[in-house]
Amino acid sequence: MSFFQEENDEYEDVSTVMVRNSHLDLMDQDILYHLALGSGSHDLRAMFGDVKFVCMGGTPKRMEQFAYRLMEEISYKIPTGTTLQDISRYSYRYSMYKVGPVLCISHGMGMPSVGILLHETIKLMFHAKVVDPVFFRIGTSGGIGLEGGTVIISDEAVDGTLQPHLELQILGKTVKRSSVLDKKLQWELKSLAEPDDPYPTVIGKTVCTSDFYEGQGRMDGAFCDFTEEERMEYLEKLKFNGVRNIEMESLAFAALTHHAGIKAAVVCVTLLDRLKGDQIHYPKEVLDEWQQRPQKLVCRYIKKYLSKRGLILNNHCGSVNVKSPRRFKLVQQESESYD
Ligand SMILES: O=P(O)(O)O[C@H]1O[C@H](CO)[C@@H](O)[C@H]1O
Ligand SMILES: O=c1cc[nH]c(=O)[nH]1
Repeated sequence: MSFFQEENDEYEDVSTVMVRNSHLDLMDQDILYHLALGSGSHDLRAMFGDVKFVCMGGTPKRMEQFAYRLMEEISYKIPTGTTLQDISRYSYRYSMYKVGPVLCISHGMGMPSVGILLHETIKLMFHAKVVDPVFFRIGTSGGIGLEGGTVIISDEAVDGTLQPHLELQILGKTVKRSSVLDKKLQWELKSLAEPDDPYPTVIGKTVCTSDFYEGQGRMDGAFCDFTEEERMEYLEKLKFNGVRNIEMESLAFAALTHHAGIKAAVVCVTLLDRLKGDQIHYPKEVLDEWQQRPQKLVCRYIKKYLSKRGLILNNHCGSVNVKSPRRFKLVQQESESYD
């Protein structure tokens, strides 16, 4: 059976998202504070019931850019002269865009930020009765023995001591949650790297840290108490253990999606080879182009998924239309003029 050919094909979707909290049933409404949404104030089922993919990345701009890329790729139309609306704009925290069955949300930097967002997004999926969503993180990272511009699909997210779980302090006790990512999804994504992509796409282990500077063995922060030799020893140890990149969200992303029974993948581009330095010195245009590489891969996945299920029509000559309204309603975005 080839990738994307599911046992029950388009009706393979069988389960809604699990929240593991019986207290939610007792609440008369659930306020998703950091998303500026709520089960009492919004019809979450109507707004988000058709979601199939949730894509997250660090910055609002990247996720807006990704939303517009998707619009182009799946010919998702909004009225001429209008823009996509940031659904969470009144939260002043995260930005959220919806393009048909795809939610694009910025997660900020670090595990606390992505963790809060995941709690609320998982509850959003639950309230909206979304069936088997797939979550992606599209990010940037430091490479380990890999040049800038390389795309890495994480096969495992580990902490700075190479442990494959997220440690949380809950009620003064340490709780461990396994950071498991979906293997099949990784290979499906890898299969979408094209031979003429002018950069490699590899699968490998990702170290997730709580800090960009000392936590990632950088010597260019405001503080540094280790030597160049100790730095190299640590980074070489990571390489020896199969680590290909370092970033700051994959562990929480993998652990919390896994805890909710959600299939997830982490796709990051490298912005430098950490074995060669600490500073990110490439021109902005180069970094911008590199940032788009994980987006392209995930976009190919989504497009292929929709095409396979007959949800995109006329998938030839660049002319693509989302078939409406079969499984996915194309929720009309409120129009908003360019300022
Ligand atoms: O580019 P994003 O997705 O934010 O990812 C990486 O970049 C940030 C650090 O510069 C951290 O959030 C890290 O994980
Ligand atoms: O080195 C890097 C680059 C991007 N993001 C990180 O977390 N580390």
